Amino acid sequence: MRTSWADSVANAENSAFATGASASTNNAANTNTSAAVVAAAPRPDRAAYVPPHLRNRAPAVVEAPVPSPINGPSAAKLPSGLRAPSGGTRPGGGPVRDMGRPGFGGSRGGGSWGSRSGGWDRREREVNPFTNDEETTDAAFDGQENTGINFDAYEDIPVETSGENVPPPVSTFAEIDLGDAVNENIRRCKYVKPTPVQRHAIPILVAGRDLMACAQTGSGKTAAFCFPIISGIMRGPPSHRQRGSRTVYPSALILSPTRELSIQIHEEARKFSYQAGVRVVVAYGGAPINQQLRELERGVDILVATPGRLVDLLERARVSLQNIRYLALDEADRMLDMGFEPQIRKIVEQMDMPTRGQRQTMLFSATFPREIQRLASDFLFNYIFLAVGRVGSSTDLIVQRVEFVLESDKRSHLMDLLHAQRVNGTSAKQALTLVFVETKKGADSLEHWLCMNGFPATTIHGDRTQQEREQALRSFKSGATPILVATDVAARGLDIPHVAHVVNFDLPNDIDDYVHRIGRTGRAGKSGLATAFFNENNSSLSRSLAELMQEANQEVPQWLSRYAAARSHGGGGGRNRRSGPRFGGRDFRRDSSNRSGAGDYFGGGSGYGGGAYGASPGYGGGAYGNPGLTSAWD
Ligand SMILES: Nc1ncnc2c1ncn2[C@@H]1O[C@H](COP(=O)(O)OP(=O)(O)OP(=O)(O)O)[C@@H](O)[C@H]1O
Repeated sequence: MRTSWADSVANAENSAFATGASASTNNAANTNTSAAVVAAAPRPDRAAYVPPHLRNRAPAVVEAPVPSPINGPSAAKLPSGLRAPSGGTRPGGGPVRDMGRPGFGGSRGGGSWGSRSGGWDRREREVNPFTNDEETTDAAFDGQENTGINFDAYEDIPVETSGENVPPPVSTFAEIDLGDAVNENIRRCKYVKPTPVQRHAIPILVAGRDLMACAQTGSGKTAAFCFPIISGIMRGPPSHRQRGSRTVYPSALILSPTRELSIQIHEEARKFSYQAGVRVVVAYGGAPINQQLRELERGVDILVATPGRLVDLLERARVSLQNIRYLALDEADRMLDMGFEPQIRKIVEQMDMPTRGQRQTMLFSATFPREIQRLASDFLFNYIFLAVGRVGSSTDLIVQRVEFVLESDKRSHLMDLLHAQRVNGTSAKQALTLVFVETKKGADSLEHWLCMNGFPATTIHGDRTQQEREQALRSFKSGATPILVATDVAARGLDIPHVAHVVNFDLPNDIDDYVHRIGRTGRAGKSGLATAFFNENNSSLSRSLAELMQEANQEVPQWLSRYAAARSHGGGGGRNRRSGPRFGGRDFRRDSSNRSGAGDYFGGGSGYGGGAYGASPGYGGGAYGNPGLTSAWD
């Protein structure tokens, strides 16, 4: 990964130099500003942003954004389904002010593409984020580039949508007018066609609707929320800032639970927004804040952040959320569980962010327990629920194996697996193995033991410094240390190419954590292997594990079925949210308990988007509330 804070120091110097060179270009572009109509949320009257290095010079001529006509050219190009919905009700009744909603691309997004300026046009001086890709496609992984992606594996996946006036899905990127720059970047990313979650989510988001989206690990959720945000910002007016103030006013906020995931989203978003005149900045804990402040001062349209560091920036008044038009929570169920929820509420409800309905909110995850859905609905406005694949299910691209291994035998068993991998001809460098353990101490100890036994390993967990964490990931990705021993800090979101095998050396207590962990392999249509060591200590997971495996067409060992049956009969399993009837892709608003007397959850619309779902009543288990092994997190 190149976008660590350490790397960015070097980048900052380059771009500071280039900034001066392009200042005159910006001024020329400013006179041609053609911005879209601004969202209805009252926006503070701010002077145009002046880059720090130009502040003491003669003021640049920056024209006020010129509103372009409603139903401008890009609106006309949109299929009718992508235009702003005509009706709907607010949670408390009353008409929806859709027309005033930010991001309603259909009827409000009339800006011409590529004309974004107002002091922000940095296409000339941007570091090319795609050069990293060439560097990392090194000799160790020759022949394993993205060409093997098989998205046909996702073609007949069941899809459920619910909510009012659900915009129809698209089959190609070309059907959605994301703008030339984004289209060019899609091509640079070698994305030939949208994945199922992208086919459904992008039109929904481009139409300005709030969304709760659940889709399997590795199925392209990042692009599903990034493309609409970037193209919405490209259509909108340039970001502005009060003269003399060091506070910045991003238009979009993307929150994620871990530093490494935020770094990754930032890298992806930079690729998607390359030469689009949209600036993406990342802020996360464990790295020097001054460097991040300098990056922010150079301008920010999209801020990617971990919650803790963001709160710090807000309290220092270095970031204001009052111009936020797009709010995305990645790994949203994790962001709203007991560990993070107070911080998220503070950010979303107690700072200066526009209220729901005045901003566009999008929540994405591979798992969405019902109780978390209920919590999440506080942040959403007349939203659409989208489930691609079954909620919380695992992809059958991953072969899952469960082996009964006593605690005392785990190390030798792991050694057998690693030896077998070598014997099978999978070069250590080409087949990365990710081993999940329960504790930070356990991670260090296992790493040491592996290294002593001739298996180059490294580790990532919350007790390591941020520099060490980033270095460990780099070393793992490059194949220099093809084994990474990790706590749950690496369980969610990380997209590491060439992870062939995930080993649950210690199983998690929560089945959703298992889903995310094994999802580090078998991504983007590729196959993968996940092996779990199970023993008496994991019996509370037996039932949900057996069910999950069955659903993903995996072979369930008889002994595991017996454990699962014992849990069912014995009434144990209170920990597992899914104990009870099977999970399916369910919008919690459709549950009868929520419908009675709670019509406010659901405006009464329909809109099943063609899902072949069974009638399973969703998460039957108890209340979500056990934060699991939070000690492993930041
Ligand atoms: N349309 C596409 N065509 C080809 N590859 C794609 C496409 N969309 C995304 N990808 C690739 O698929 C991989 C997985 O994407 P991403 O990390 O967004 O998955 P995710 O659904 O967010 O997973 P997780 O649930 O683990 O966070 C990435 O390497 C990404 O570049």
